[in-house]
Amino acid sequence: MKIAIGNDHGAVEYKDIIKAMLTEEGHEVIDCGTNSTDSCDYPDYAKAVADKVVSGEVEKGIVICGTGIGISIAANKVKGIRCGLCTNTTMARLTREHNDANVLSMGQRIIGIETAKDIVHTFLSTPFSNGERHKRRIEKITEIENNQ
Ligand SMILES: O=C(CO)[C@H](O)[C@H](O)COP(=O)(O)O
Repeated sequence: MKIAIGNDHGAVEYKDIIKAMLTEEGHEVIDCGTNSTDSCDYPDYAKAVADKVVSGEVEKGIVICGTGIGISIAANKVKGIRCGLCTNTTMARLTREHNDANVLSMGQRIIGIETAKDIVHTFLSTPFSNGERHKRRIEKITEIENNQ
C-alpha cells in the first residue's frame, strides 16, 4: 500500500520506527516530515499528509504528534479527510469499520511504541464495514463539509 506519514518534532522517533516497519513489510511510505526534533508546527505536516490522501497519491495517511490531538484536528480540516485518533487497537479497528477513516493519528507522548505498531497494523488491515448506517453517517459528515 502507498502511505503518507507526517509528524511534528514530538514524534520523530515513532515516525522513524513506523516508517521502517512499513517499508520492511513492503509498503511504499512517503515521508512528509519533519525529520528534525527542532520545534515546528504540526498543522504543516497534517496538511502535507492530508493533501496526498485527498489527491489520491496515497491510499492512507498516518500523522503523529505529542498527543495526536492537534495533528488530527488539523488533518480533519482538509475536505475529504476522516482522521481517527487512536490509543488502542479497538479504536483503530472501529475507526476503519465505522468511520472509514483514511488517516490515522497517534500520540508519541501518550502510547508505547508496541501499541503504536499494533494500531498501525490494525488500521491498515481493517476494511470499512460498508454498513448502511455507517455509510449514512459518513454521508452526513460529507454534507457538513460541503455546506461550509
Ligand atoms: O501534541 C501536540 C499537539 O496536539 C504537539 O506535539 C505538542 O503541542 C507540542 O508541544 P511542544 O511544542 O511543547 O513540544
